[in-house]
Amino acid sequence: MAVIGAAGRMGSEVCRAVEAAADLDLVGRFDVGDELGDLAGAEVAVDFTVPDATLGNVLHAVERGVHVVVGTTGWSDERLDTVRRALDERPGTGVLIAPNFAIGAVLTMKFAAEAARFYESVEVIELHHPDKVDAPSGTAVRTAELIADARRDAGVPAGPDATATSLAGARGADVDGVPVHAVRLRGLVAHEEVLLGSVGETLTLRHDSYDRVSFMPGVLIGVRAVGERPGLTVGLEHVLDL
Ligand SMILES: NC(=O)C1=CN([C@@H]2O[C@H](COP(=O)(O)OP(=O)(O)OC[C@H]3O[C@@H](n4cnc5c(N)ncnc54)[C@H](OP(=O)(O)O)[C@@H]3O)[C@@H](O)[C@H]2O)C=CC1
Ligand SMILES: O=C(O)C1=N[C@H](C(=O)O)C[C@H](O)C1
Repeated sequence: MAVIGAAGRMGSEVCRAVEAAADLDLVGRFDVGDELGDLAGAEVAVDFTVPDATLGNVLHAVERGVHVVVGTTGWSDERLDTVRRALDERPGTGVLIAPNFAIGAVLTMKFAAEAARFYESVEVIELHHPDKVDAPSGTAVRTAELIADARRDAGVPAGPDATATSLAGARGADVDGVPVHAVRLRGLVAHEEVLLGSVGETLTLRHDSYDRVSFMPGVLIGVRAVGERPGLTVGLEHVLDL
């Protein structure tokens, strides 16, 4: 196993988790400025870097037949297609990209998609530490997309909203018709709320990661599974059979 972004908040936690796992060997740690080379001979690389670097790292690994587990956010459909094309040249190699490896966050996305068709209104609030460089979070974007898909499939119209005038940003970002609000606050790690409402009731789904260890079981599940899943998998839910 090799870790790219090994000096970062997540990468260092992944290194600790791999070192504590009896069935995994940490053979390489790479961070900004390091030559990836043959990735120290690793069979699987884990990438927790920055949106601008992750695609290049993934392509580097795939070209060498190294499976990759990616937690870095900021993936567009176009970038995912680039990975798919690279994987076509390397049948047998697997890439797993997941915006969130915390089991509870994956379940929240699933539950939100289940609930979405039953409510008139739905909004997403994500809350993170202030050192995070992207907003809204990859998890919130994915959550909103899953909600929007479910509502489209069920023919649910857009949520009611009489706002006629507002300060820019007051109603959040529009992700596929779902308002997404981002909070940055010292003391937080990674948190998400999905608010659903109809006349006379609301449902609130909330997930809290208080510590980055919360992502490690999911990352290790991904590392152990990725070699058995050739091609591109987007979302840990597929590995968990949800
Ligand atoms: N999927 C999930 O479950 C989770 C995903 N994330 C995502 O993971 C990513 C990383 O988060 P986090 O660990 O908090 O961020 P950090 O900034 O703490 O870590 C990123 C690390 O990558 C390094 N880096 C930057 N560019 C490169 C490069 N080209 N090659 C190798 N290393 C590089 C950075 O170095 P330097 O600081 O010197 O630039 C830094 O050490 C983010 O996109 C975040 O959203 C976070 C938590 C959970
Ligand atoms: O940067 C973070 O911290 C996190 N990033 C991921 C995201 O953008 O969704 C996952 C989690 O929210 C923590």
